[in-house]
Amino acid sequence: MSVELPLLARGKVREIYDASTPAAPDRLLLVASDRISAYDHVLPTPIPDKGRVLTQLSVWWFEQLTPVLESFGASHHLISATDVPDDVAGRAMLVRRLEMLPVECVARGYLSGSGTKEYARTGSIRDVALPAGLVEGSRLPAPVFTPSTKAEVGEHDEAIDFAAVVSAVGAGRAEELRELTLALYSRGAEIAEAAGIVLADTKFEFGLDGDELVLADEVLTPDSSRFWPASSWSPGAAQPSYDKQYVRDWLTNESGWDRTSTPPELPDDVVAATRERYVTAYEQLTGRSFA
Ligand SMILES: N#Cc1c(N)ncnc1-c1cnn(Cc2cccc(F)c2)c1
Repeated sequence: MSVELPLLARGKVREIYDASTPAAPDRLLLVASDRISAYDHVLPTPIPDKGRVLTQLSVWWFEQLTPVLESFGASHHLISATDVPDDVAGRAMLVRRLEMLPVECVARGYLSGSGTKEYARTGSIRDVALPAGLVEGSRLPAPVFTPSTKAEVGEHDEAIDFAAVVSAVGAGRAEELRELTLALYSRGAEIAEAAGIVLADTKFEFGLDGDELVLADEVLTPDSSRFWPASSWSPGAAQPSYDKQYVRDWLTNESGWDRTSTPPELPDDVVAATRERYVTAYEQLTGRSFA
């Protein structure tokens, strides 16, 4: 695959290109690959159609979340998911180039990962006190805004408190980010729940187009969110990942990989089962068949 545009950035599983032209300046192309990462490593075996499924899922979520965005006087950055180069058809989004805000806007509806560790230490998540007795996987009394910094490629995002968001973007914009993040998460969680999926948490990125707040990046995908099968949700232990559990289980229990060396190739059955999870998530959420 070669996109004949200037490459601006390469993430673990995605690339971003300059798609501006004199007639249409300030445009980017976000391209999703079939690469999958696990345990902070990009695995050598691609998952066929992962890039297309997650791109089409973002496109669908942009449609679903537009009423929430409009209620805040905000919008999203998607211009087109069809007006893209042939060799990335279906797995690329033409978007508006924004002035990106330096905050990862994370919303958590359930206790998991770093949130559980913070709660165990402090009885709260950031400045939100939580009731006693919560465990890994517990649903929180209300979704919590847990912002972080945008780490350099390959680094981990760092948790920041609301005051740090205020310092970065100003008080009014910080409050707007928190409220919009929580509203978008709640709408997404409501739609996902109806499809049998627990949206445990998610990360949004926003930018500015002039003074307008704009939802950017990918949205509510299994790469930017924790998706759990609702049927197996059982607080008290790590919840199975909707999309990556086959990969994690094989790497942990079958492959003999030590998690420090180069990860091994995935067996065909794990690849096929993982592809099926992505397709099923898309079809369950959208009610559309994945072509
Ligand atoms: N979305 C968006 C966006 C926008 N609409 N305007 C300006 N900048 C960005 C932008 C810059 N970095 N990223 C993260 C990112 C995404 C995909 C692949 C990568 F390598 C890195 C997003």
